[in-house]
Amino acid sequence: METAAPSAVIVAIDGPSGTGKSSTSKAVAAKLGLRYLDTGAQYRAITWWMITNGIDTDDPHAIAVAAGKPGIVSGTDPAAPTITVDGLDASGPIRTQEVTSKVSAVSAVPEVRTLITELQRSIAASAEGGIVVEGRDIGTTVLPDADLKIFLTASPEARAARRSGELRGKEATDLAATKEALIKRDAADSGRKTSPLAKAGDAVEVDTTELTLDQVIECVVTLVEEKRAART
Ligand SMILES: Nc1ncnc2c1ncn2[C@@H]1O[C@H](COP(=O)(O)OP(=O)(O)O)[C@@H](O)[C@H]1O
Ligand SMILES: Nc1ccn([C@@H]2O[C@H](COP(=O)(O)OP(=O)(O)O)[C@@H](O)[C@H]2O)c(=O)n1
Repeated sequence: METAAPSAVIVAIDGPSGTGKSSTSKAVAAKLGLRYLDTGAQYRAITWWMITNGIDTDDPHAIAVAAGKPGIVSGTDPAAPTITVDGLDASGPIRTQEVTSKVSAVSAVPEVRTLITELQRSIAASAEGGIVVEGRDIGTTVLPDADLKIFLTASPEARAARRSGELRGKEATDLAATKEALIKRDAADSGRKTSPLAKAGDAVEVDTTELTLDQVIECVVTLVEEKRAART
């Protein structure tokens, strides 16, 4: 493997839904000149492909057999991240409630995780200036040697309020239903056998419940800068 540039830093940001992973990761990457990878978007993309190709998302065997078929490509510019499936822009369709409700089942299939993990590692290895990678198992499984690992948390109430604020106007939603769906997805993601949502032993935990997004961004930027300074 090639030696990374001295300032190149690999940052893993994990945590459950609505803790601020995507917003924080994008902003930190943009501020520090790093690439950005949303691994949840990749699991959503493969789920969308399964749905549109008539694969039963409750059938792990059918998912495993089809897992290698879609061609998923992630663009890693934090100012304009992209995701395509077989050359088609998937950024809109992967955010529907149908995909959200099925993604945990698809992403629990070991063959799916093996393929997507390989893709994630190759993207991180080719980001010469460094990258922020966000997801559920980045610090534990995908990039266990990351320079900095962050685990974001927040109360279910705060996370549901943030999510329903986002959904309003797009699809019918209410706070209680959003909270219930979110807790159900957390339980599925934390309880699966292969590479569950988990905090790495050496991750820094940041509870974002009472913090503004700007405060979280500043906190992570400071932690990255400290890591960089310690290496020079
Ligand atoms: N600390 C925060 N305070 C208030 N709102 C936040 C905070 N962090 C993120 N948000 C908002 O919450 C929503 C979900 O954030 P997002 O970054 O998508 O979370 P995740 O990637 O962990 O699911 C977004 O609308 C975002 O702007
Ligand atoms: N590294 C990752 C990232 C996401 N996922 C799965 O993908 C789903 C969607 O992730 P996401 O990050 O887009 O979800 P939100 O938190 O943004 O709603 C999660 O609920 C997990 O089932 C995963 O298994 N491993």
